[in-house]
Amino acid sequence: MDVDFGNALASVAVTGVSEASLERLDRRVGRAHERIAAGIEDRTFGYASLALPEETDPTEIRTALEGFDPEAVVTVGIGGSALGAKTVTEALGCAGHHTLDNVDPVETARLLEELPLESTLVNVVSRSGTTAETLSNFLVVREAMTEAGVEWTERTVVTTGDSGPLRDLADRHDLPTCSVPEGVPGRFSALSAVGLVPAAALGCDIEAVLEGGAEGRQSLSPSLFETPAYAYGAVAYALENRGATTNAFVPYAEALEPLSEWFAQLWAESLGKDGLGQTPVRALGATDQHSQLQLYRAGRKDKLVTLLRPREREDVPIPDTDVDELSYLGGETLGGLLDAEFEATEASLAAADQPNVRLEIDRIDAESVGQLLYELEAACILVGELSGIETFTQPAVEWGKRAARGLLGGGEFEEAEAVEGKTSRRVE
Ligand SMILES: O=P(O)(O)OC[C@H]1O[C@](O)(CO)[C@@H](O)[C@@H]1O
Repeated sequence: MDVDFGNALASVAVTGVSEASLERLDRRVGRAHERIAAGIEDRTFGYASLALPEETDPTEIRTALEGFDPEAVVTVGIGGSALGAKTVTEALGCAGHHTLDNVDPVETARLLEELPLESTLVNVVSRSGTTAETLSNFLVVREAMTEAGVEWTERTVVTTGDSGPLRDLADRHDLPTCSVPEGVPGRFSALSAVGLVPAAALGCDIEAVLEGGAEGRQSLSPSLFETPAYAYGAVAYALENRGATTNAFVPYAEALEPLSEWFAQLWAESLGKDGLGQTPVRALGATDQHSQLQLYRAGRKDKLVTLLRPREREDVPIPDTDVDELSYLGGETLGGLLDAEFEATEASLAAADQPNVRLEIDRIDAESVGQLLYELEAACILVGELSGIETFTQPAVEWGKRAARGLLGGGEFEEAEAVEGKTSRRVE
């Protein structure tokens, strides 16, 4: 990806960062890069994520999928165990990928009604193998397949860690499995089997995705001024230190909307530590110019707006019109209108002292998507290094899990008592 942070400079936006500050910060970026590079080489926990382009074996994935030629794939997983896979298939237009990454009974029932179960591949993904939502949905899907007369063991592939309930189930039923790489948190696993099985099953070029990731690896160097990923991470970090506690991530491409969900987990779960972290907001261009832009432009100056677009895209002409006030659109194209709105929104934010950064990729294809995923991960890891936080764990999410388990009789957890003791002040 290319990064243009001109609109994040103090010379443009009052809450921006000065060139001099970035020059000083670049020395810290260089030291952080040395730590990151060493962590990649040593496959240290978390940093191992940035070794995935070398470590992920497409052959393992394709072997596990041998004999499957599904009409549809349903990924039963949650968080990083679903978002990366959804991002890849949606970006690459691999039709037929569905995700069950929530336990909304209406949605699960709807999807099971809609899916051609006899020609659907069930892709169960959980690093721990213990995630309640994933296992509950899998049990429901398995029962639906049985009731439909489909032998579930012949239509299920599992991606999980080396041990745990899901690994045991896969072994017990001799299910095809892929491994979740050691030392790679779920939100950083898109360039592993976790993120690539559905794309492979639906005929997408996962090798090219990994080639893009490898180009991302090659792009890392000790300076933010020579490394797009570090330029984005360093500017996001500097802006957070100047009050930008929100990062609105706005791709101008429908195919990249799931990327925003993936980015939100990556940014929030990695950087939301010790009272720090930018709140990622998922938005979509041009649609959210008609909803959230008012806030970005005239609300609190506590934001970074990240604008992402492909430079090339398939296009659709806009027919001529005899409606006078719309005649300027005739003969244009929808892509031309989208690009004009991207640039107009970018300029409107700068004109309102709202720092924004432009990310661009050549086009939305397997290689560009792989490189984009890799470089956003690297950007996130750099922010973690500069912030001095523990980027790769997520202890804060465990409290709620224990409370829910206690409420369901899954053990004695003091967190469940806190739920019972809720302070109420209802208005009806
Ligand atoms: O792959 P698993 O172990 O089911 O975890 C799913 C998701 O839940 C989390 O562990 C948070 O609870 C995420 O970090 C992870 O992506």
